[in-house]
Amino acid sequence: MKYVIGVDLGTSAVKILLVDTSGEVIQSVSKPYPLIQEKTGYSEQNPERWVEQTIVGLKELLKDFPTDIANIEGMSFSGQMHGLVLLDEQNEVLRPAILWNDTRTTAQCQQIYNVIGEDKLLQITKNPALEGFTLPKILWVKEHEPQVFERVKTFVLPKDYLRYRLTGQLHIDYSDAAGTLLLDVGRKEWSTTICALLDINPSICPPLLDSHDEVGTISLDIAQATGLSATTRVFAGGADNACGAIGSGILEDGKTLCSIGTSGVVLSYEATPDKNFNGKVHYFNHGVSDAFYTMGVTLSAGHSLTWFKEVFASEESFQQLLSEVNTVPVGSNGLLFTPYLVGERTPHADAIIRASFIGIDSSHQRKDFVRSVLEGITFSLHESIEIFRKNGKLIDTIVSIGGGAQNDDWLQMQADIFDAKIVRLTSEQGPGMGAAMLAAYGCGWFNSLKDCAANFLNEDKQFNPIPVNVEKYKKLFLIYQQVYGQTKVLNKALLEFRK
Ligand SMILES: Nc1ncnc2c1ncn2[C@@H]1O[C@H](COP(=O)(O)OP(=O)(O)O)[C@@H](O)[C@H]1O
Ligand SMILES: O=C(CO)[C@@H](O)[C@H](O)COP(=O)(O)O
Repeated sequence: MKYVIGVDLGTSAVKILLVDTSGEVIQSVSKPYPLIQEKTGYSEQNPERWVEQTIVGLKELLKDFPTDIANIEGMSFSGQMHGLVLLDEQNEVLRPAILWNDTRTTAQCQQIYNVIGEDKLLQITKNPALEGFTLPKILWVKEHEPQVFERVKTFVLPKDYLRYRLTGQLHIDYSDAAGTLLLDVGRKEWSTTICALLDINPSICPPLLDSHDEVGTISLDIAQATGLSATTRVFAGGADNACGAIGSGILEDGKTLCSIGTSGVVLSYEATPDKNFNGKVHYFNHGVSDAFYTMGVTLSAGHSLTWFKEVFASEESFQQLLSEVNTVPVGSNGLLFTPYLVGERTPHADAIIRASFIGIDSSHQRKDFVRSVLEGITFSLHESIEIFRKNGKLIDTIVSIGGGAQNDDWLQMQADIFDAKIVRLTSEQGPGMGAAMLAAYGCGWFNSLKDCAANFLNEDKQFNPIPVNVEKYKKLFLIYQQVYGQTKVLNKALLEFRK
């Protein structure tokens, strides 16, 4: 039997899957690392932790591997998007990575609009200037840490840095390059226009690859440290959402994904780069050659639940915390949550807005709060679904993945709020599975990623909308949508009091 490994470098942890030729997950490990949040709006991680935890994870994954280790033929990666890793001449990391959910760059986004213009930016990159994307982070370092910036030789994204440390080869793939705001998405090349207008040396942009392209084999050091064979072939990999789409079979028009990890996304396949969503949703290159996807992002999806657990139930597991959710009625007895803990992206690109509980009553118990957190996250994702539907997309079936797909009550809630059939696959680890599929396809096991999906992916369970709940949620969603507008000014006034 042959095997491949999929490494998903998430925000909360690196998750590693060992997958055989039939697509079965033989072994999996997850190794966490912390976020560094020094100030409101800041979110960083130490790239060294990613490397350390991946090595520890690979070692653990392989400790009881029963046959010849060389039977593990290939490996690929999925990674949290947009994070800026700056490297010097010797490829040493110059400062902590600034992550996708860091929103310190509002001024730099404005600078991008002032210099390039909104229309031109949209025409080249297909996306607006948002705080989370990589280009504003580069401009922030240039302005605030010039002594760091002058030593920059190259920038990469998180999984590209990890791949570099495992192989010694430095690249980026199109799906992650698309999230930098420096890529001409339609032409699949770095935009020399954007670099020139913002006075960025284009040589800092790493070489581009397709997600299934082979970059080499793992280094001898890494083979020794992990137990892998030095013949293990390494393939580029992709952005976590592109890989999540591959690992959920979102490989043709009409397919939709909902992923609830630290962030939450609703994602839809696009065959071409020329649809016009006016920047309301992100428009990126897929991990499938010459394909694309659109998506709406809730910045703090699973993160909202994790925050609640850490603050109010740190000793409990997610399972314990969510165990009573199904005893609370739809609407959480009049309690409404907006998940803007770190600002928001879709539909409100707003770094200042913060979360609210509306309607707290003395009869409310902790379980009402827990349900309202789940409902608020799901309402936020529904805003993206509404944008897609208003633009003529039919969304009647959604594959749900990520940590959030581990809970049946939450999946039923998704069916009821989205008014669509929700499908859970046998593995909810879409990005890791997508990475493993890129390695399997790269190794030549299949003629296409679609062939691979047909062999690897299996449906586990469906959740159908319950009409009476759908009607209640329609009413509640209208109330939910008003909270943003009603709390925007208040949050601006509170800004000076934040940490
Ligand atoms: N049993 C569970 N039920 C529901 N949600 C869960 C459960 N376990 C974890 N989660 C949620 O999943 C999130 C982590 O999902 P994951 O896909 O691993 O994230 P990431 O890729 O961002 O690291 C957590 O923030 C948490 O809110
Ligand atoms: O910023 C985005 C997408 O644009 C996020 O979706 C990140 O890619 C992080 O993903 P998770 O760690 O939540 O999976």
